[in-house]
Amino acid sequence: MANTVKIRVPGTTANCGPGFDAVGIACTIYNELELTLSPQAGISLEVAGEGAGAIPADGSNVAIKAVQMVLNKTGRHYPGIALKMVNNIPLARGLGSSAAAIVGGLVAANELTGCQLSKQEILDMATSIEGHPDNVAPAIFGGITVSIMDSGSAKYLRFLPPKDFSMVAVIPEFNLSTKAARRVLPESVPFADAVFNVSRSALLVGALCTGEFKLLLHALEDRLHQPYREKLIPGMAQVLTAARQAGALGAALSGAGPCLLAFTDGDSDEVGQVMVKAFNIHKIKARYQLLNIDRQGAIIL
Ligand SMILES: Nc1ncnc2c1ncn2[C@@H]1O[C@H](COP(=O)(O)OP(=O)(O)O)[C@@H](O)[C@H]1O
Ligand SMILES: N[C@@H](CCOP(=O)(O)O)C(=O)O
Repeated sequence: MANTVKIRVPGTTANCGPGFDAVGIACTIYNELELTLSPQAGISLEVAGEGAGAIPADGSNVAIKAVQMVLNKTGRHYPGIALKMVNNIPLARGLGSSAAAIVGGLVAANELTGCQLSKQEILDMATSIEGHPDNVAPAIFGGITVSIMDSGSAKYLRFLPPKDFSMVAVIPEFNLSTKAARRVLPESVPFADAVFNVSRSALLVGALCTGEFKLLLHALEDRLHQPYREKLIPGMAQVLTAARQAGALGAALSGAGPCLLAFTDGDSDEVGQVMVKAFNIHKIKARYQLLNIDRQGAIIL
């Protein structure tokens, strides 16, 4: 007998400036994934929206990999895997599309196989596929998460800010895979840059926890990854400056980019328009999308 479940998973913005591979926020942009497990052998995939026609229907697909990982771990044997996706999260832009696909596959397969895995186990499995915990954690738990790795297992803190802020995601038309954006990072950094980031990331978490959002201007500064990734994103520095000048609380690269994200408590449309214009000056077409914090993480529909 076939078994079906549908999951909704949020996109995420990771790093938030200085919190490289640690900080992430779940955002109100969602993918839906419907999984059917059956005794009839074969893998099938239907994709609507982002990635339609481009996402592979084999073991290289991270959602399928995630489903198979749950089946192996729980000892269940289902030769038939059918996935239907409705994707709103753009691919390879820094809004956590791969994290959403992985978490969707894991949560769906866990539900269909009798919920044998805890959320901690799902987090560890998702991290092992994605390679870092910062975007899979908020995709699972919602809200803002800070994650660390300890002996192969992710430890995390999840919280919500005491008052709301908005986010403006400016999404350029071109793709940048996280793999390519990690290749430009150095093996080591100067001690002064490490100190710069430790102080900013502590301030970032403090500002988000207490609602002291005026501190975000400095708390979103980074020297570990953004300066190296700038060469991959034409106009990046100017777009971030334009956001701040238009009244944003602060701005940073979203995940590995190329999406840029501004935090606002005022006119978000004005900030978005100014950022798009700054990209256009560098001959990059872009659009903006207003986002809020998603509080639920992955849910079963
Ligand atoms: N819905 C999806 N189903 C399967 N694989 C996906 C899906 N969305 C994204 N991916 C995979 O993840 C890759 C993008 O991941 P990545 O480079 O980390 O960028 P990001 O996660 O920031 O969008 C895509 O090229 C594709 O291989
Ligand atoms: N810490 C990672 C985050 C990647 O996030 P994504 O949404 O771009 O996949 C990195 O900066 O490499």
